[in-house]
Formats: sequence, structure tokens, C-alpha cells
Amino acid sequence: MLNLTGKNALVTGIANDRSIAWGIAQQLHKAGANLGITYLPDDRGRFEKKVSELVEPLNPSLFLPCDVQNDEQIQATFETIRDKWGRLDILIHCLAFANKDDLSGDFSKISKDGFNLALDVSAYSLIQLSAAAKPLMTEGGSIVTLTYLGGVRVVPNYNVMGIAKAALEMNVRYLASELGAQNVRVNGISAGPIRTLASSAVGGIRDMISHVEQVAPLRRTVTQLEVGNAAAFLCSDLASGITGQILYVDAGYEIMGMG
Ligand SMILES: NC(=O)c1ccc[n+]([C@@H]2O[C@H](COP(=O)([O-])OP(=O)(O)OC[C@H]3O[C@@H](n4cnc5c(N)ncnc54)[C@H](O)[C@@H]3O)[C@@H](O)[C@H]2O)c1
Repeated sequence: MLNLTGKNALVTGIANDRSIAWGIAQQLHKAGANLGITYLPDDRGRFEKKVSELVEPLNPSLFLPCDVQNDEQIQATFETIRDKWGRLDILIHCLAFANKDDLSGDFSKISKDGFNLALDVSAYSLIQLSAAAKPLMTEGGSIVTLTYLGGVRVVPNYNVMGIAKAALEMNVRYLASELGAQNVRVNGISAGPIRTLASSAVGGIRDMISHVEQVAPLRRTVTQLEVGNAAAFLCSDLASGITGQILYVDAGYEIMGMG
């Protein structure tokens, strides 16, 4: 039985009701986890109110601002977890960012600043959040991040995010190797394309989705809740022997040699 009762889970990356992190948060809640939710704070307050209203039915016991480019906010987030929860069991890293200019057109035009930004937010952040989580995962734990096929194959327009996802997937392996000694498992979910705020910045996302719908074995793409189910599984004792892996939740698209 998939049961996360008594587990403290921090979920990052909810922007709205299309977010993959929202699908994950709902399934972790359904499995009984106690949730902490972070949102991206900004001067325009784009997310705080919207996300707070969205997650209310899941009764999160923590709701905190956390921009992964802000070291003080990361520190404050994990200090609050230590003070309020004492222990962390689950960390969901479900965020990424790149300039729109670097998500279409010629790959070779990616700027150094655009490269650094994408890698910092989308890949380095997993290292930083895992380092902060490590001392709090005193009874073992599970860390799950979100990746995409564009990190291992060339997908038109994915460009700088492809490099970021390649780095992220390698982070999963190195972190799994280090944290396994304290029974913390680290895995990635490689999700099929889903329409979200972040994916709308990738050039030609509609074409990518309709292509997957035509050629994936299941003849469709996946939903946020299906990704959430896989995340809940990876965070549960049912996955106690699984670490350092990338699990494809993509309606089977990854196996196809000709599309
Ligand atoms: N949508 C897809 O097709 C798809 C497929 C595979 C993987 N993914 C991955 O899933 C994850 C979630 O993306 P999504 O598609 O749900 O889009 P989304 O826009 O709903 O989520 C992206 C999140 O990243 C957050 N974020 C951006 N910069 C941040 C920062 N500096 N600090 C903290 N948070 C920040 C945003 O606030 C947002 O909540 C990403 O890693 C994305 O690459 C998405």
C-alpha cells in the first residue's frame, strides 16, 4: 500500500493549477503526507496569493517564499522546517527557468549569461536544496526532481534547457551516491510534454505535444496527476530499493526509434 502518513514533504515549483508540482502535491496529500509548499516571491506578487488559495484544500502546514537564486531564502526555508517539523522526509524539486530567447532558434546563439542563469536555477538548485535537506533527513528520505527527454536527446528549441537537464540528471546520480549512506534516495522523473507556464516558453511546444500524441505507444501525452502518482511512488517505501534513476513518465514516447 502506498502510504505517506507521517511523512513531511516539501514541494517546490507550484505556480498555478497547471503546474506539475501541483499534480505532485495533490497525490502526496492523498497518500497522507504533511505538506510544506514554497512559492516564487517577486515584486509583482504573481504567485503568492494564487498559490496560497490553490493549495489551501491540501492544508499545508508550511507556506514559504523560496527563490532558489536567493541563498537567504533557502536557508530560512530549511530553518523553518527544522524548527516546525524537526525532520524532513521528502523533497520535491520541480522548477526550472531559462530566458525565452534561449528556448528557440539556433542552439549556438545561447549567451554565457543565459547559460549560467538556466544552469543555476534549473540544475544547481537541486544541489543546494539537497545540501540544505541533508541534515534534516535524519530518518532517511526521498528527493525527486523533474527532467525531460531533451536532456538526453536533441529536441528542437529545447536548447539551453537540454544542457540544464543533462546536468540535473547527473546531479541525481552524484547526489544518490552521496546520500545513499544515510538512506536518502534521489531520483528524477522524465515527464512527457505537458502544457504549463514553463513549457509555454519553449518554442513549438504545441507541435511537440501533438507529435507525442501521434507516436507515443499510449497515443497521448501524460497528465500532471500521472506524474504525481509516480512521484508519490518514488517517495514511498514501495520504492525503497530505487535510487539514482530517471523514471520516464511519458506515455512510452522515449522508447520510440522513429517518430
Ligand atoms: N511541462 C512539461 O512539458 C515538462 C516536461 C518535463 C519536465 N518538466 C519540468 O517540470 C518542472 C516544473 O515545470 P512545469 O512544467 O510544471 O511548469 P511551471 O511553470 O508550472 O513550474 C515551474 C516552476 O518553477 C518556478 N521557478 C522558476 N524560477 C524559480 C526560482 N528562481 N526559484 C524558485 N522557483 C522558481 C516557478 O515559480 C514555477 O512554479 C520543471 O523542472 C520542468 O522543466 C516539464
